[in-house]
Amino acid sequence: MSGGGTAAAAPAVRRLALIGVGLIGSSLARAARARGAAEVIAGYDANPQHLARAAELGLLDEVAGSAAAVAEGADLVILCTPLGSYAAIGAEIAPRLRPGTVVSDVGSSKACVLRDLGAVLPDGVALVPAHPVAGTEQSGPDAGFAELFVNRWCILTPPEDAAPEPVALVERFWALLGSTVERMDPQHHDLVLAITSHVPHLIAYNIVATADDLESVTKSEVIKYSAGGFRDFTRIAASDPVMWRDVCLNNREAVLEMLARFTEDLTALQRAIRWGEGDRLLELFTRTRAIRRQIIDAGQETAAPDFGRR
Ligand SMILES: NC(=O)c1ccc[n+]([C@@H]2O[C@H](COP(=O)([O-])OP(=O)(O)OC[C@H]3O[C@@H](n4cnc5c(N)ncnc54)[C@H](O)[C@@H]3O)[C@@H](O)[C@H]2O)c1
Ligand SMILES: O=C(O)C(=O)C[C@]1(C(=O)O)C=C[C@@H](O)C=C1
Repeated sequence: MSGGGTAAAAPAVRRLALIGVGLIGSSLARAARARGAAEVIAGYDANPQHLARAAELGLLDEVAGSAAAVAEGADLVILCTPLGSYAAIGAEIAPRLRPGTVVSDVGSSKACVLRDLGAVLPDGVALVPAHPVAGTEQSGPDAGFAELFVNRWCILTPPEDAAPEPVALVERFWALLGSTVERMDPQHHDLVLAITSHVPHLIAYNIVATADDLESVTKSEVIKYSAGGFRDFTRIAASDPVMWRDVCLNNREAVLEMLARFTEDLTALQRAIRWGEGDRLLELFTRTRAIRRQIIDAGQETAAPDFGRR
């Protein structure tokens, strides 16, 4: 494990290519510049307005006209786009990558990255997938900020046979941005993140939609009188629709497994309420309150579930 919050002494990479300059891509550009983690930052985005805005904000040294063009000559290429775009981007950039290039990403699900990119990258190009466990419900280049990754986990899921040098380069890059870097098996990553991030988002999307349905059915004032708890859910439920569609479809098995567990536990909770089992309710609510306290005591940013290190 490595980590820290100090500025870089020497750049981790000479030429950094960012494909996608939305929330995460623009935060990477800002952080890499602020901490001197790359000598040259080049960017491309399929949305011309996002690309123009990133340039206007001064986040990029070079603006490219395609994913293939930005990847050409780069030392480190990072995909910062929704997971559903990876296969097409991989196929487009593969012929233009020179040997020695390291390809990485920031996607929220990891087994699919080896599936979609691993198959198309040429010999001599290393794939080191990464997931910064840091974000917000906002999207686009204006939403990014340089400190997003400081004291947050960044999980690397390199293939078992990955050479040490490219993995060390990506590890050093994220450490320079202030992240605490862990390595993990991709399947294990997807299972852990399904319960800590993906299912919580689905719960938020669902509760907000249910309340909205009730509003139209009963003409009640669900939204008007929404209390703090519901409002917290609406923040998460405002997260990017394309990103979350792709997370669900690309971590299907783990999400369905965790949703099934969640549904079972919810049914048990329903029974306890129906049968007036106050002791069960007290026991559950006391246990979960203690978990929240543990997370706060550990410092929210660095508290994490027991990630099985390999
Ligand atoms: N938002 C978060 O909290 C968060 C946190 C960690 C990781 N991630 C991951 O980061 C990635 C990007 O998410 P984001 O929050 O930055 O989303 P975003 O919508 O803010 O940015 C994505 C950008 O990619 C561009 N794009 C889409 N398809 C493209 C393509 N084919 N070629 C080039 N550009 C394309 C979009 O125009 C947009 O500017 C996702 O894979 C997501 O899973 C997100
Ligand atoms: O804080 C938020 O708004 C987030 O949703 C960030 C969050 C998360 O679930 O923790 C969302 C998806 C990412 O892959 C990583 C981080």
